[in-house]
Amino acid sequence: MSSAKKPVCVIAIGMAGSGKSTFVQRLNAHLHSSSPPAPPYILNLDPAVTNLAYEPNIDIRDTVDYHEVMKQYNLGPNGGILTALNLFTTKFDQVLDLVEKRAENIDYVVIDTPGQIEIFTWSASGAIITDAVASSLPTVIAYIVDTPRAVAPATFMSNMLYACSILYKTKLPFIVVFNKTDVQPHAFALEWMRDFEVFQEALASHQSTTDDDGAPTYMNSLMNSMSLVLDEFYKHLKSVGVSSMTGDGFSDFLQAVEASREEYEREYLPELARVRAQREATLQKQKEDSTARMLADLAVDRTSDPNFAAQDRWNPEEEEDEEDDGGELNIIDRSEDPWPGQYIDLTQPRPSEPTWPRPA
Ligand SMILES: Nc1nc2c(ncn2[C@@H]2O[C@H](COP(=O)(O)OP(=O)(O)OP(=O)(O)O)[C@@H](O)[C@H]2O)c(=O)[nH]1
Repeated sequence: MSSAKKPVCVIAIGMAGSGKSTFVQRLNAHLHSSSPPAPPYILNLDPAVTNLAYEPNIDIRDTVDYHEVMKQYNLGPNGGILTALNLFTTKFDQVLDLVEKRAENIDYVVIDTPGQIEIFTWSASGAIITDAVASSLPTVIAYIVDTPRAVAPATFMSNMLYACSILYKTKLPFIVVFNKTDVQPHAFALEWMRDFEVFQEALASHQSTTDDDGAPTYMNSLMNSMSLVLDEFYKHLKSVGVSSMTGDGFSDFLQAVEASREEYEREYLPELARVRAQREATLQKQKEDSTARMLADLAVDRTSDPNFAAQDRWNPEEEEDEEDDGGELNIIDRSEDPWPGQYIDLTQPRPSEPTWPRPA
């Protein structure tokens, strides 16, 4: 299938309370009411959320019980969320299969991520999920910003530095979504992003820029340098203002998504192909090296032991039976089922699995 026919995957990431879930709910409503309606396929990856204002097609909570995970592994809330996400990621191939089956009939796949941003952006599972999705579908990061909280220049800059780290980590098309514009319009943020001198003035007006001797403070110099770094970063992203409460700005957001699809095809896909080709070449080289080493060892064995050739036969009975029993655990697709699917407790050890002794 050509990528032009594939749905676009929107991954909603943002600080706790920035409005990710409300944003996903509003995007869902907007797409349902568009003409023609384009209902998205939604994945909820937050195992700790209690109420969702939308019906996800795949919900991590159907597969992993986060409270059980905390109990079983003796973890706190964040450790529990991270471990639940790790367990779910082991079955992410099933999720991709389900999405792939629906791909022809949907235009958008939307992923809602856990409340604590670092659980997704700084974990192996988050990276695995992002890479897996991005290697099969055009993917865009929607970085949700709590606009009323970002009016303080230092908070705005911290938020943007975090966004910058995600952009450079994922290298995916990136949309900064200034949310809650019903409370605080985002014009100030656009101005700060367009002209770093205006931002530096705003920084200076919020804190003292010189010490008692009249020299610039360390913080002032640091922030000024960082604003220059960010100036470069702003050139690589799109930004829109939305209100997930009123629905304002969602058409602009979808336009930015469409532009991101083109950017994905123009920039991300060729880079992905290059990295894949490089990895395959490295693997091929490693395979050839180990085959050459093995053949050299065999040649030495044959010369040192004349009976070696007779023992050097494949005995099928000695082969271990390594059948994959992973079919027991299934991801549930609730698209056609109004009721939650069968609950599977991933934290219970399966009978065939060894129980490891705890370290003393
Ligand atoms: N006024 C206003 N409030 C909003 C908007 N979007 C979200 N909120 C509110 O912001 C709060 C947090 O929203 P959530 O959608 O729960 O945010 P979240 O990022 O998913 O939160 P966690 O997953 O718990 O980190 C809620 O009280 C929402 O009602 C918006 O556009 N305008």
